[in-house]
Amino acid sequence: MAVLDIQKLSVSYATPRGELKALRDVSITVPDRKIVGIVGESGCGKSTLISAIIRLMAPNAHVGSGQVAFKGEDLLTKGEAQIRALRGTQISMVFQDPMQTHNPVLTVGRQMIDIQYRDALSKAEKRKRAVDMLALVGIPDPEARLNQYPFEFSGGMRQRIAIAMALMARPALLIADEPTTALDATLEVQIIKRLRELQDEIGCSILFISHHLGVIAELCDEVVVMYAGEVVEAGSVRDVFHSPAHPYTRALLECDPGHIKEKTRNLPTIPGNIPDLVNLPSGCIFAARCPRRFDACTARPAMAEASAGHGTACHLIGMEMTA
Ligand SMILES: Nc1ncnc2c1ncn2[C@@H]1O[C@H](COP(=O)(O)OP(=O)(O)OP(=O)(O)O)[C@@H](O)[C@H]1O
Repeated sequence: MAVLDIQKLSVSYATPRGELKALRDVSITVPDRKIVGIVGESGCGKSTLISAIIRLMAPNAHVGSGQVAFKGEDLLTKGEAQIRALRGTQISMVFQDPMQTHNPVLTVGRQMIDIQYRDALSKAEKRKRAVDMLALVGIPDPEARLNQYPFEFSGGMRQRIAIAMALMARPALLIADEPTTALDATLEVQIIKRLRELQDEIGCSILFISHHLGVIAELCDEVVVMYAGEVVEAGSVRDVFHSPAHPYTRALLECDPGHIKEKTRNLPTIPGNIPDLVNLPSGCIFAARCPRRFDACTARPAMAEASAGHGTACHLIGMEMTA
């Protein structure tokens, strides 16, 4: 069973200009023990998606339709207390800025012991687990460093500690939102490698959000390409990156042919802007920027199989298959 199975999720925001449709019919599956990457330009709906999964949505957000099943149970219909019990235990998060996770006035050890408040263990046992987890993410001399405050660590170490804290409860799902974007390239590579090892060891699934195509290619099993609130392509990293089917994915990869080797840090820019999500075009969402648009693009394309397990929302698929 998939750990996370999002089906046809639509989320909008009430704005003075009208309803802003941030996510439309988004379906994403994160299989057991797999790492799924989400890539897309700024504004494509990544943060909205995360906030819907963990149910920490902005007050003006509204879920129009869809399901967010975690281990088979729809999170959207759960009560606040049930969701709170899942957050930090079964579903954990790592953010771009580790200081969002850390309390600056408490030692790392105290914070790592505090987050085990649900576990019936002695303080010494909790401390031992914290030391083990710090060692696992590669913090040297973890016993002594437990007594230090977050500011006493470098940015890379703070992010490792944030990962250690997120994995402390051995969650079934880790949501990592651009966790390495603020780090330099060498640290980024180290952390990605460690994350992969930890994922394997803990046996969790990861939903990994990044602008960085090279990191997605290196870390993830599967990738979902989002554009202006819709999933335009999804499949294995190999299929999507080596045989991209959607013109948007192709444009991203063509802007940056060395994307896998060079570890491009920012998503390449392609000409044009994303459409106004308050006044959406009626047809394909990418048509205005698409170099291959044709008559059929005035209708919205449904998701179709480019190959087994590799889907794309583009009319060209039908054309190329019948051609
Ligand atoms: N609270 C809000 N009220 C109104 N519009 C919002 C709100 N939050 C996000 N949006 C809009 O919803 C759309 C999706 O935003 P979202 O932050 O989910 O995208 P993103 O892909 O995470 O972007 P980024 O990479 O810049 O964080 C954008 O057009 C954004 O302006």
